[in-house]
Amino acid sequence: MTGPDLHDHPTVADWSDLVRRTAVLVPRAAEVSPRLALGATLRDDVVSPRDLPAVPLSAMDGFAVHLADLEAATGPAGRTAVTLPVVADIPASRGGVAPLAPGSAARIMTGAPVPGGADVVVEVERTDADPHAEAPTTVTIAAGEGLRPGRHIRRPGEEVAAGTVLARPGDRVGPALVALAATLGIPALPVAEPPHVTVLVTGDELVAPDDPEADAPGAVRESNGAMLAAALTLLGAGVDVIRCPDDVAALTAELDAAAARSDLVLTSGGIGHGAYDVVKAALGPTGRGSSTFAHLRLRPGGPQGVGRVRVVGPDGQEAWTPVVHLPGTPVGALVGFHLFVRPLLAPGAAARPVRALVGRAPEPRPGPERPRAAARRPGMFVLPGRLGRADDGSLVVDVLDGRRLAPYGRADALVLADDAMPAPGQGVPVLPL
Ligand SMILES: Nc1nc2c(c(=O)[nH]1)N[C@H]1C(S)=C(S)[C@@H](COP(=O)(O)OP(=O)(O)OC[C@H]3O[C@@H](n4cnc5c(N)ncnc54)[C@H](O)[C@@H]3O)O[C@H]1N2
Ligand code: MOO
Repeated sequence: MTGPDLHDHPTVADWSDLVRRTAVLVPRAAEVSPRLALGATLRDDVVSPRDLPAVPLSAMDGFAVHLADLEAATGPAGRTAVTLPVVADIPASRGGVAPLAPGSAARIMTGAPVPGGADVVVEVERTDADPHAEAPTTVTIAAGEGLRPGRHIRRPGEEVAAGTVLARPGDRVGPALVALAATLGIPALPVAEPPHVTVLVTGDELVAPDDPEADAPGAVRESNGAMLAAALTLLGAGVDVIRCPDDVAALTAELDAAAARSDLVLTSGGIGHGAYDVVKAALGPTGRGSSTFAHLRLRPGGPQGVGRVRVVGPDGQEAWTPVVHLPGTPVGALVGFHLFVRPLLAPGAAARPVRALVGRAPEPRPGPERPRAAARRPGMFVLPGRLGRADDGSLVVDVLDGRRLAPYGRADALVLADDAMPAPGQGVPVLPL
């Protein structure tokens, strides 16, 4: 068979492939002001509309002169200094500057436009002028070495020539690109509009954290909605969280409505092996059959699902919104999100594991946290990790001790171990959170 064997507990790699093929997000293009685009992903090249600098600018505080005047001074006569009248004082300010006649000098500040005719700027340190006083009436310049045409003058287009590609599709908009857009007068950047994700949380036992009934027997404070909304927000998505009852008709109605207004739908819970697994009942083989469910060779986060929801637009056009089904167990939902959903929203390096050496790791303990299922079916054992650096700068990860979600309060990485607790000194793949 070509796809993963879903009846034989697919591996994480096979399931990732299936999710990537099933849940394709089509980015919508938008032109957004650079500041609002911060953090967004570019959809197109950003091309400079103009030269930077636009005109020749001084790179030093000093004096603009004609190089020929200085060369004359250092000629066969052996003189090493020349005195020129100072005919202008040019600060970095708006407005044009008059050309400079041969045989004269203009005092000039860093960033100020170089007057026409001048082909060199001599830094003030090389002259007899007091840099903090008024412009002198004459200046004596120590001529000699290091003077050549264009010295200390920033040529037009030297930093950015018109037509230069400053950033490419897939690049994230950062503060430096915001600055380039500002300095080059680029009013808007071509980014992907933030995707909208709806999270449908199932479970009749779930109540809002501040519900007066939250401490009643059997009630569980809902946390997957908050966790997934936070994780999605960090990826730049817009998020809605909706709590659904464990009822097939109500769930499918919410799902259809969510699919119509979202780029991606996530569900939480209801995909286990029990009698009340509403998501599986609604969308699995005995329901609509539009989603695939499997128990992966992964712990925690073994139960997973993926599918598409049919949406008919106002014009009668049919479209499909991807849906990813995460398990209800909070740590299973967290692991499933980072392994399978994050790559859909942050493609490329941001969602790929890196390698680290294990620093500290707790003793493997017997009990429910042991990878029993995984021991029977070799697979991936995910653990909470905290990243650091060794003295030589290499990446080190400590595996945190604790059960289920609790140690993730301090975790900044998922340790993707092979079946068993890794030993200190062992190399492991880690997915930074
Ligand atoms: N017979 C078997 N039972 C289970 C298996 C199995 O292989 N055989 N796998 C277990 C694993 S692993 C997981 S994970 C769960 C997945 O089940 P569901 O996706 O149906 O999750 P629920 O039953 O809805 O909830 C499980 C657990 O998590 C709590 N929960 C659910 N949603 C939330 C939420 N939004 N916020 C906070 N807590 C939530 C819920 O109250 C349950 O305690 O199946 C196992 N069973
Ligand atoms: O896969 Mo479940 O998430 O181990 O608890």
